[in-house]
Amino acid sequence: MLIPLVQGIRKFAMSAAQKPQIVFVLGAPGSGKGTICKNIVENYKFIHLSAGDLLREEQNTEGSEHGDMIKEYIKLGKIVPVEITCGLLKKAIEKSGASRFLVDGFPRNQNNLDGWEKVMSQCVDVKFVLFLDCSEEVCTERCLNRGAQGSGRTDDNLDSLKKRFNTYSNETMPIIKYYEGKGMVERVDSNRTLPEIFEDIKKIFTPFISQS
Ligand SMILES: Nc1ncnc2c1ncn2[C@@H]1O[C@H](COP(=O)(O)OP(=O)(O)OP(=O)(O)O)[C@@H](O)[C@H]1O
Ligand SMILES: Nc1ccn([C@H]2C[C@H](O)[C@@H](COP(=O)(O)O)O2)c(=O)n1
Ligand SMILES: [Mg+2]
Repeated sequence: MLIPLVQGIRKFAMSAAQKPQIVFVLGAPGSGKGTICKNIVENYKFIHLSAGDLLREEQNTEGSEHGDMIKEYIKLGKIVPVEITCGLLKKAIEKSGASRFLVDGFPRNQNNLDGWEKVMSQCVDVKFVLFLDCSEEVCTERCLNRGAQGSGRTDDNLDSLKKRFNTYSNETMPIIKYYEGKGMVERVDSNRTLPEIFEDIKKIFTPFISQS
């Protein structure tokens, strides 16, 4: 059975001023989402929630009814149905009780976006999307290096990466464009070195924190 998303929603209802603030972090596989979120957490008061990490954790949880399905989806670079992913995110947000979250790798497709809006739009405040823009060539090299360094990820190989990039171009880019249309995207060129990227991150997050 899928995790019931509406469970506990009343507990989570709060006034606009108290709503947790969300920054979505999107970009191709290997564009640096996890690395840059770690840097943001070190410098600003945010909790980092990676949808991919939550799914991998669920996949490895003994007795999980979704484990086998998640494993198959991840290997094929396909996007897991939102009931599972959004359920995991919602649970983590509620459990943390923090006020600012970086939601990394979500929403990845229209199903993710629809599921999120249905269940979360009343209880959280999505502030903007941090889009880490990086070429496929650079991303592929980074993921293959990560695999060679022992990431243990079943999808850090050329076969899975090709599928993940297809999913990214066909399903995630339209979501980034949707938020662009709403004037909500902060784009950072993440082909560059980490110090260069962090300079841009500072220019985005310092004013955001001081205004919010
Ligand atoms: N700007 C950078 N320059 C060089 N290496 C980088 C840079 N950013 C990230 N890396 C390295 O590239 C690899 C992928 O980075 P990271 O895990 O942060 O990407 P990601 O976007 O979270 O990927 P995924 O979508 O696969 O989870 C890691 O080994 C990381 O150390
Ligand atoms: N919203 C999401 C996020 C991730 N997944 C699955 C499919 C991805 O290829 C995999 C790895 O994610 P990453 O760690 O690269 O962000 O996890 C998903 O189905 N839905
Ligand atoms: Mg990641």
